[in-house]
Amino acid sequence: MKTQIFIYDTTLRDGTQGEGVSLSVDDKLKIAKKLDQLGVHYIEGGWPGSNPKDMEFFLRAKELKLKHAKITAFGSTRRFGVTAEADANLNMILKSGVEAVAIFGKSWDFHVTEALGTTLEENLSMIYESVRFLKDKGLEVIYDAEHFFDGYKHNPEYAMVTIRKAMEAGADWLTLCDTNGGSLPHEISEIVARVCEEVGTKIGIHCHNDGELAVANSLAAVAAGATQVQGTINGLGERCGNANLISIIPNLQLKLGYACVSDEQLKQLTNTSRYVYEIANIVPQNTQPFVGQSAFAHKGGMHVSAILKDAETYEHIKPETVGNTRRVLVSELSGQSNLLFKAQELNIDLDKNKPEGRAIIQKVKELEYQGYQYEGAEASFELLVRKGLGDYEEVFTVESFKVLMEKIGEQDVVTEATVKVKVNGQTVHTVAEGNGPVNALDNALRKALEVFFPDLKEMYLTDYKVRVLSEHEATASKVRVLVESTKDGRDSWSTVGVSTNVIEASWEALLDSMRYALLGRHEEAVDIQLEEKERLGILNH
Ligand SMILES: CC(=O)SCCNC(=O)CCNC(=O)[C@H](O)C(C)(C)COP(=O)(O)OP(=O)(O)OC[C@H]1O[C@@H](n2cnc3c(N)ncnc32)[C@H](O)[C@@H]1OP(=O)(O)O
Ligand SMILES: CC(=O)C(=O)O
Repeated sequence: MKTQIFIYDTTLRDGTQGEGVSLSVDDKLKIAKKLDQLGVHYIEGGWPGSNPKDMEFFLRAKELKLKHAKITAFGSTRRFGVTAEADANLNMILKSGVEAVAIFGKSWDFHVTEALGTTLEENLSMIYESVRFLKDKGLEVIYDAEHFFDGYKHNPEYAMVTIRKAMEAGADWLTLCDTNGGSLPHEISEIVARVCEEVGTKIGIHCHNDGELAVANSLAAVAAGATQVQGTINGLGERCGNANLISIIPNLQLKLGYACVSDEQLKQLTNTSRYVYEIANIVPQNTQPFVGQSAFAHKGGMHVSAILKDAETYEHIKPETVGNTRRVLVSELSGQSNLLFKAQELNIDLDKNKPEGRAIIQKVKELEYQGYQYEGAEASFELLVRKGLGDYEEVFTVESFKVLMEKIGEQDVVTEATVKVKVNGQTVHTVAEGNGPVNALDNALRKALEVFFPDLKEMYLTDYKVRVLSEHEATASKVRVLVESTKDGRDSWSTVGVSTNVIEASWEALLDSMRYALLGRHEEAVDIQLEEKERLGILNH
């Protein structure tokens, strides 16, 4: 029987104490639903005594009908000099209508005298009376022993007395906090083991990441006997963040044999991480363990060769267990195996022994040497593979393009592009304006192609990135342009162009984008009427 570890999520409270993190009530409600689907046991929604937003969250959270998680409120022990009954914060917790609450109290004598400005005795009364007050009201009480590890290192007797007071008052959990995030795993391990030995109550752990050890410290605490882990999604939180539940859950479950969430719920991990980034408006970290885009991305040819034989050779877990996917990148570091993997992904028949395969990889290496990059331009790569295998037919060819820019006096700059392309044996000559040269070229190219392929009207560019490749050559240096396009807003494809001229590099990436959109559609070009031909200046040859 596996030991159950209770996952306590504080993304909505401690997570929002992170710089740049701010969530509306609606955001918090959405994240709470997602956390419930992930199977966390407690969701700390905020501090009802702090602000009206947090109170509104608790009132509206009742309608969420969560399946697993208990919505939990946060607060501190009573202020010194007032009774628990009269304490505004404690009363706001009751008003929030929660069934579970976490209150933090002081464990470090230095904090009692300096931050609270009271006596060690009074702090003990504050802890006891606050926990007792909430227990008497029927709540499950998690007592967060703030600065427990620092307190223990300075005055172990006093730190132990504070948590004993909480226990005597009926606290259901004693959660030991590494509030300043500076402890090391062996310290956490020793102190948690000692507390578990001396105290009969269930123990939790709450770590901060100031020494980049919050995950390791949380795991060390569990190994020493803690059965509740507090943390946040993606490690959001005050200063350097909180312990990252996205790493803790799979480490506990897959490596250490504890039960946290079900196997099905574990598959929600990647999705939950990205969902929270999206709602918090934070760019996800590609290299984030378990859930990052690159967490199972293989680039080196040797690695890909081995994972094709058995993925375990270069993967610590199966990506699908945490809802992530294996990816293979193509670059100058590729071998035949990268190409084989990509060909399989693209449903292209490729025999390992075919000479065309070697020629394609050689071409990739040469082009990357010139500045192209295929790991971020998979559509251009697919075109290159199909061309290399003789499995590509041009739907259109380009005869010429021209861009003109004009600024007269104080008027806005006017940009106009002219393109001449050949489709179905007919040369089309179009002119279009745009808010810049790339936009004008895109408009003119579409104008030419849309008459033959009307559904191209739904296609649009979603991203455009320019990178200068050899900065020391200043304006003579090459630029690489990456263009991302979509038709439905969901599936997208990326293409690349390289030149010493940014407009030519953009044009190349735009052409690949259209070619990719039109792959295999050579026969489909619709026949257009005479009037349309005249309007577009189509010349028959
Ligand atoms: C380790 C942690 O992460 S704890 C959580 C920290 N999070 C936050 O502070 C976010 C929410 N906080 C708030 O909205 C506000 O700070 C409030 C509403 C709670 C309090 O605001 P104010 O009443 O204006 O007090 P202020 O924030 O300036 O100071 C905190 C007070 O709480 C006291 N306090 C701190 N910890 C505790 C505690 N465990 N028990 C009782 N009182 C405490 C401090 O001594 C200080 O009292 P003082 O004003 O008499 O010096
Ligand atoms: C309680 C809490 O957030 C801390 O001690 O860090």
